[in-house]
Amino acid sequence: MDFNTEPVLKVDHVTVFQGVDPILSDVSFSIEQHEFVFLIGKTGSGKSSLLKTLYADLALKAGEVEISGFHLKSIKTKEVPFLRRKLGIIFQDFQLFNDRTVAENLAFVMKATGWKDKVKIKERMAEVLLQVGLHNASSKMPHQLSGGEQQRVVIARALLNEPSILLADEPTGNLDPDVADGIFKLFQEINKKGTAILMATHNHELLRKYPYRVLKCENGKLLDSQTHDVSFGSSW
Ligand SMILES: Nc1ncnc2c1ncn2[C@@H]1O[C@H](COP(=O)(O)OP(=O)(O)OP(=O)(O)O)[C@@H](O)[C@H]1O
Repeated sequence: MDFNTEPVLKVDHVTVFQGVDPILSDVSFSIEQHEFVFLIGKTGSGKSSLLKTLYADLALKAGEVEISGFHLKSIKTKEVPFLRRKLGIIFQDFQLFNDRTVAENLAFVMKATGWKDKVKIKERMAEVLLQVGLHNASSKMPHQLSGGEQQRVVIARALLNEPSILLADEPTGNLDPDVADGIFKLFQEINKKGTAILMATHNHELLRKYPYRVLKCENGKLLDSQTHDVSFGSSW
C-alpha cells in the first residue's frame, strides 16, 4: 500500500514549445494519485505537445514539471529512460513490433527496463496480460489480433513496470465505438487500482458519460474544469 499523498504530477508555470514556437503558456496544474483526467482541445491545440513535454520527448524550457518524482527542468538525457519506466505511455497507433509475438514484444520492454530474472519476467507478463483480458495471447503475432486486442497489448506493455501515471494520447481513436468502450473500461479498472490517468481524447461521448476532471487546450492556454467553466461543446 502506498501511503504517499504527494501528487503524481505537478506542472508549474510551464510554457510548452514546438521548436521556438510557444504552443501553450503559463500552464499550471497537479494530478493526484488515483485521479482520472481528460485532456481535450481542438486539433492542433497542443494536447500531444503537452503530453510529450511530460514524458520528456519535448524539452522543458520554461517552468517546472515534477512527475513520478522526477524534476524535468534538471533531468539529464541518461535519466529519461528511468523516468519513462515510471510512466505508462500509450498512443493511438499501436507501435508493436509486428514481427514479434506478444510475449516477445513485452519481453523486449522488460529487458530494456532492467528485468533479468526469466521466471519473474514470465510471471509479470502473465499478470499484465491477465489484467487486460488477454491471458491466451502471449504466443500470437500482432496481426493475429484485432485492433482492440492490439491496443490491450499496448496497455499491458505500459503496465509492466507499475507506473504511477498513464499518459494516453487518443488511445481509442482508431477503434470502433464498441471496442473503444471496452478499452475505456479497462482504463477505468486500471485507475481504480490506483494508477492516475491523463487521457487526451476527441471523444465527446466519453465526456458526456463520465464526469471526470477535464483539462482543455484553448487559445494557447490550458483551462482546468476544477477552476474554470470548461465547455465540452462541439467546437473541439
Ligand atoms: N514535430 C512538430 N514540429 C513542429 N510543430 C509541431 C510538431 N508537432 C506539432 N506541431 C505543432 O504544434 C501545435 C500543436 O500540435 P499538437 O500535435 O500538440 O496538437 P493536438 O492538440 O495534439 O492535435 P490533435 O488533436 O490533432 O492530435 C500545432 O500547431 C502543430 O502544428
